[in-house]
Amino acid sequence: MSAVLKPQAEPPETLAGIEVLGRVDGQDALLTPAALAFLAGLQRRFDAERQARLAARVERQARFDAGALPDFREDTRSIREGDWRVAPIPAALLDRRVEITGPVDPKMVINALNSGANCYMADFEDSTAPTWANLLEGQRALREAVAGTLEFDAPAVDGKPGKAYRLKPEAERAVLIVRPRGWHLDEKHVRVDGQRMSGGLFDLGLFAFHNAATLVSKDRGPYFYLPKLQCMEEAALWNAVLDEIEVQLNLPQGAMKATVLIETLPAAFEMDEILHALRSRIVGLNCGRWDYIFSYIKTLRAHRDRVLPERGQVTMTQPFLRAYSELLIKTCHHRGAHAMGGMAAQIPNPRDPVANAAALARVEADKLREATAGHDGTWVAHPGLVELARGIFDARMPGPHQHDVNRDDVKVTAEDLLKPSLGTITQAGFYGNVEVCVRYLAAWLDGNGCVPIHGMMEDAATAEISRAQLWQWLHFPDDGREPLHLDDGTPVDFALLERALIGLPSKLGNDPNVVGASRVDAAIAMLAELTHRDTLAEFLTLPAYDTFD
Ligand SMILES: CC(=O)SCCNC(=O)CCNC(=O)[C@H](O)C(C)(C)COP(=O)(O)OP(=O)(O)OC[C@H]1O[C@@H](n2cnc3c(N)ncnc32)[C@H](O)[C@@H]1OP(=O)(O)O
Ligand SMILES: O=CC(=O)O
Ligand SMILES: [Mg+2]
Repeated sequence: MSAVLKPQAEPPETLAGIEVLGRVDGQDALLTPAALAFLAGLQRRFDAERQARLAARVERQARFDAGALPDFREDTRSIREGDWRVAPIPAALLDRRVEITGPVDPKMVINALNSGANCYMADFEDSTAPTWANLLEGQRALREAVAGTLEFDAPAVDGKPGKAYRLKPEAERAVLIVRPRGWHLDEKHVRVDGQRMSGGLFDLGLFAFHNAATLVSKDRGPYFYLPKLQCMEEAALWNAVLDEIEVQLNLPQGAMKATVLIETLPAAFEMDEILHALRSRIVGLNCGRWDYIFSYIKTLRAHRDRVLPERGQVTMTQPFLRAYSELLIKTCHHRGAHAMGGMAAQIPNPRDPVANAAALARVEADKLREATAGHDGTWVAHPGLVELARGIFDARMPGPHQHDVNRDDVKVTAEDLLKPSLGTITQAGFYGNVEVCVRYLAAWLDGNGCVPIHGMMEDAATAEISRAQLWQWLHFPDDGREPLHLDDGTPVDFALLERALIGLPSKLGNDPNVVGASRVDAAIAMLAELTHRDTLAEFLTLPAYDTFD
């Protein structure tokens, strides 16, 4: 087993305009001079376009804040109406009925690869807090997993025996798909010509540099999930990056495959366009429903008629979510691509049989809806859910996928994708959002990007729903009108927020199940700052990342 990566106090290194500001044991094996030169090349070539795309997001949002609504693009009508298909799907990605997702620490990587799922989405995004140590440990774990040498020995703790984690033989392992960070995130530990490098280029580039050739030489390849895109130009940027990497690393053209998460509201209006921009390498689209809900709130934050009810009422049967998932299936199948389902956030709870049965029933209903609607596969958050999801897809999907389900019955308009939702905001819903934000932020600040809270998986996407809702609900009086009210008539105002926060430090600070309990005060301060801001912060991970060394 490799040395554990732990932070060290060492001065930054410099290599021809490249500064590496972080220092952990074992990083030199990953950040070799050749790897750094390769990363710097990507940054120099593509960062200007990344910055232009990020600026375009700000302009787009300003139009929505001024009252415009998202719509299908007129200038890309020929792409939507044209007759084209994506490149053939490689054998290793033909059957993706169950995909497990999770962070990239060595134990999780081994458990996920051994879980029996068809694919494992190794996540540097929603479920990873990108501390320098987490990132490099994740890269190290994935590199050793690709090589087949990854091992992890958990020591005995508090009377619990130690455990040796070993990979199953390769043919029995899930196919690896890596999700780099989105375009919005920087990697502050690597500076190129004085600028922070793109987090996504760092994650994807470093993984490709060390593993792409090995993967191409097997019957599995360098496969990626691309998160949080808003439009086809952002997809085209990834395509250019992947083209360039293939040239630099002498890989066959199109060897690097991509699946794109449709998890922003603007992207739902450009599904065809995104498939088209990546058509020589795209394998499918995925319903990243949690970020999608967050994005719906964020995009339409100024539209009082489209405020969502409390989080628990925003299920996939809400018309705007149903329209999005059905449009995704229809679009993908029309183009020969997989239409992947999303994540049910409930996780098993073996300590409480009643709660466990309820959680499994929710997951089962969700997977049944997806398989019946025509999805070609789905996500699970936990190994204990793999067999449940597999059974549902096996019963309804005899072949490796169901592209023949064309869903020509689906006619989705812009208004369907934007449809206002019915529902309420209760005190429990408001207080629940506050608790999730505080607990998730505390965990994240402590270096943990995914935690169980009240039987649910919470990550950067689910927590963002809570955070964006609180901001939106609290800021409606800013438009000069009445505040929103809870279903019992209580005004939704900062006094209510104070009441929800007041007991949390003592309640959470002393609870052994709270991950990052020592950060609760910092999390409360950050939530208060985020909710009081005049403008909804783009992502909570941006200010939270600034707190990392
Ligand atoms: C919105 C989105 O972006 S979804 C995608 C991003 N989110 C995710 O991927 C969520 C991934 N899931 C997780 O991280 C975890 O399941 C959590 C944090 C929610 C719960 O984890 P735990 O509290 O460890 O769960 P639990 O104790 O039940 O785990 C039992 C075993 O399963 C393992 N396990 C749990 N989830 C996973 C997973 N996703 N991948 C691999 N192994 C897992 C645990 O490591 C543990 O292993 P062990 O018995 O060898 O110690
Ligand atoms: O990344 C997935 C999501 O639901 O968000
Ligand atoms: Mg997401």
